[in-house]
Amino acid sequence: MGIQKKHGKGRLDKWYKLAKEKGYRARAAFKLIQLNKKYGFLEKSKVLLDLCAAPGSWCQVAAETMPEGSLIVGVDLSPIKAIPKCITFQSDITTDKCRATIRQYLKTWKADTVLHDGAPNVGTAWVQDSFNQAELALQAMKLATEFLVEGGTFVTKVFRSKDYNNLLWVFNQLFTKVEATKPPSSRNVSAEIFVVCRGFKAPKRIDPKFLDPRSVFAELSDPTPNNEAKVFNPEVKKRKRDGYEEGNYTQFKEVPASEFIQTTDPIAILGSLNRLNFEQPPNGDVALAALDKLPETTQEIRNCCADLRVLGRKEFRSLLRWRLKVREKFGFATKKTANAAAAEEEVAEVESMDEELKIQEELQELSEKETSRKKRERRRENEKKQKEIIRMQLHMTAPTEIGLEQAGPNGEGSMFGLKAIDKSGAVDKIAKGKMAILTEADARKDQDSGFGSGENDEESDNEQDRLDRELDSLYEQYQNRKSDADAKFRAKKARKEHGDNEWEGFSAGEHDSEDDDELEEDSSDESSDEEAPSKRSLLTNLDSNEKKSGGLSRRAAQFFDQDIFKDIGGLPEEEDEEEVDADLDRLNSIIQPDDEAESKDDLPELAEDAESESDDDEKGFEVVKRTDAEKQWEDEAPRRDGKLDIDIITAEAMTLAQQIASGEKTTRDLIDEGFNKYAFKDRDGLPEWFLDDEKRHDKPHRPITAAGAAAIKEKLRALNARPIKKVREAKDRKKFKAAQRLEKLRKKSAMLQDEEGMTEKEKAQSIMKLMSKAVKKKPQQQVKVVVARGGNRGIAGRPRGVKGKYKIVDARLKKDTRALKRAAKKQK
Ligand SMILES: C[S@@+](CC[C@H](N)C(=O)[O-])C[C@H]1O[C@@H](n2cnc3c(N)ncnc32)[C@H](O)[C@@H]1O
Repeated sequence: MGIQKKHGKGRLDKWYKLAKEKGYRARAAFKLIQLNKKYGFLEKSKVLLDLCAAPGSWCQVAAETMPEGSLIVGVDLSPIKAIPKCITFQSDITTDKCRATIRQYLKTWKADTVLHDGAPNVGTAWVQDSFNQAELALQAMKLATEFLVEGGTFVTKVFRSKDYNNLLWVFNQLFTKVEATKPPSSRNVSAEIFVVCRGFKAPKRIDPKFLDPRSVFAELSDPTPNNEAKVFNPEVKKRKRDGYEEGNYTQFKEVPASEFIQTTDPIAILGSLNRLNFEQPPNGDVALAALDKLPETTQEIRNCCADLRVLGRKEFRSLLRWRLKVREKFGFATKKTANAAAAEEEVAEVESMDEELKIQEELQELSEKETSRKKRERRRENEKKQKEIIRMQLHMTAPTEIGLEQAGPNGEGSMFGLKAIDKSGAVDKIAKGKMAILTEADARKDQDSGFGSGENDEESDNEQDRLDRELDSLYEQYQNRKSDADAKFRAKKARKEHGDNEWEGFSAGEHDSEDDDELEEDSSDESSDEEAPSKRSLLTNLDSNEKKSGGLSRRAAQFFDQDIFKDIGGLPEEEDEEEVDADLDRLNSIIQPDDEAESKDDLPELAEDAESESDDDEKGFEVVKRTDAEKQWEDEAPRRDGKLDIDIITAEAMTLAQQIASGEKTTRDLIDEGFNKYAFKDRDGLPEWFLDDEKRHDKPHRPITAAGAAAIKEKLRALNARPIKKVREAKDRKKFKAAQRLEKLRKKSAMLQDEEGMTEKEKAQSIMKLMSKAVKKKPQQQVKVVVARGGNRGIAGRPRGVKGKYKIVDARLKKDTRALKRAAKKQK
């Protein structure tokens, strides 16, 4: 890659190259070409005036585009090399001489188009330096008004400065259409813009103010600069979007420090100047000399005065204080006698400024602190939410966290805050979260008994309840989301629901009735249940469907709720119960075939559904709840065909089976083991999410033996050895092909049978032939091994002289394999 030359502003761009190629004197030619393409004024013009035309590329374009025999006059401060079909001369467009020369060339004609692409030659020795671009454009327009025909076009370049709008305003007074545009060839970095003014109104008399730069730009120019802003808030740097300050060519401004002391507008000095100096003028300045010697004029003050542009609020304040002190010393205050009112006013004003400065500062500090605090909080919250989302996506979020983090202690601003919904439709959710009900009931009891009736307690209880309810409903949402996404989970949930219904047979009733009582109490106190659904307009209660479904998933239940299934009766519930009982009996007999003496009550896990609690009490046994593994085991066993399909697939189960089979463990041992911490877990009042979480992690660990593990391993190996789907498919394909061949054979032999010219023997022989041909297996082609050496080394295709299947082998590999074999033999 060649090294690129650096050029100022990257001038040598594609327009530059194009201009060179086409023979234009400047890349600016393309600006006119593009402007003309858009507005098409050149083709319509017969007389054109090009102001500031050097080096002449616009004249070149005009000469090319305008009709034959057109008059093109170009003028510039710089000399312009002669251009065919163009008259050019050197002059300053702001002078009368220039106007006279133009008149000379145009004679009585009027220009159809006046172009102006002038830019002041800043930095040269020309007097025109003082004219800024806007003024130059105004001068150009002045000439245009003199020479343009009615309806003519004036195209001018302007820079986006504060005078830009003033200029546009003037253009709009004199032309019917004024449009500002930036042709593509104009560099983006350049502030230049082209204004195309069409339809010159050619008024008989133009107000001279329109064409006087002083009135045009002074009238609408910016009022006094905002020095207060610079001094009070110097840290906030205002970007200059309106170009450079016009007429402000002196960048560095300084005044004697004494002037700052004497002035009535110290802010203006601090805001607009660069330095306060202590240098004595040639004739000497007593005030300045005194100021220089004052002890108040510390080194720090001097440093501050040395560069006002770098000062902050603090430094400005110290300068203002210093000024006040010096003024007092200088006796400006005693001037009151001579100029009392004015001095007082002035001093007062300055003092108030100082005070104001302080107050403003404090206010600003406070507001800054407040905004930064808010920002911090917002950022923290966003980060938290972001983390939560990521964790949820990674399935890392425990339901506890969802609730706590999302709702937070206040829960108001939380993304999934259910406060609003909760207010209206939380009845069902409360029913699910038993803890909430209990807490409410407890709270009521406490209130009645006079305990905890303080407002704070009540509030915190309510808050607690609300949090619990929100947690419950969030957990439910989480489960729904999971079940929507995960079919396995759906199936498991459906199974669980089915199981729960069975288990809750008698206890569920109790709960229900309890809950009902609770709700009845509620209804008498607060609102009736009937009102709840209307309030719950936002929530569709899908749970009721689940209850109806009898173990089906919600979707399945909704599907079977359709009218067409109405008349189809399912299995009557009683039948189900009977069947369950029968299954239980069978199970009992299988598990304890020779120990019939032991009653059903001896197996608490099996008896719990059949017997009521009171019965158990009578017989002196306590009912032990089934563990989840046992429940699952029961659920998975298909019972309808009367056979129990017990498949031992875990090492734990295999160990247990082996122990039972070898007599290592008896039924009594199993029963004894059943009385463990898992059997007597108090689950009442615990929220569902907690129970689910416990279920997942707090499981009994059953011991496994090496023999049990080995047996399971063996079983799995056998399972894996069974033909997999693809093998089965291949076999089926083979069978299908054989059947096809057979069919073909059958058809052929049928045809032979019908053949009239053949004897029966011949027919039989031909059929036998066909059959033996069909049965005959094609001899397997031998694979020829070709060693990649000599001519065969590194060849890509088939080796020469080899037919049929072949395999190219590496000589080295062959040798290595042989060597390995030899070594293995030796070791033996
Ligand atoms: C960008 S150049 C014009 C390029 C020209 N349009 C072309 O196509 O070649 C700007 C010109 O404005 C001229 N100019 C600036 N002030 C002027 C003035 N007061 N009178 C005449 N020409 C002026 C400069 O001499 C300079 O040549």
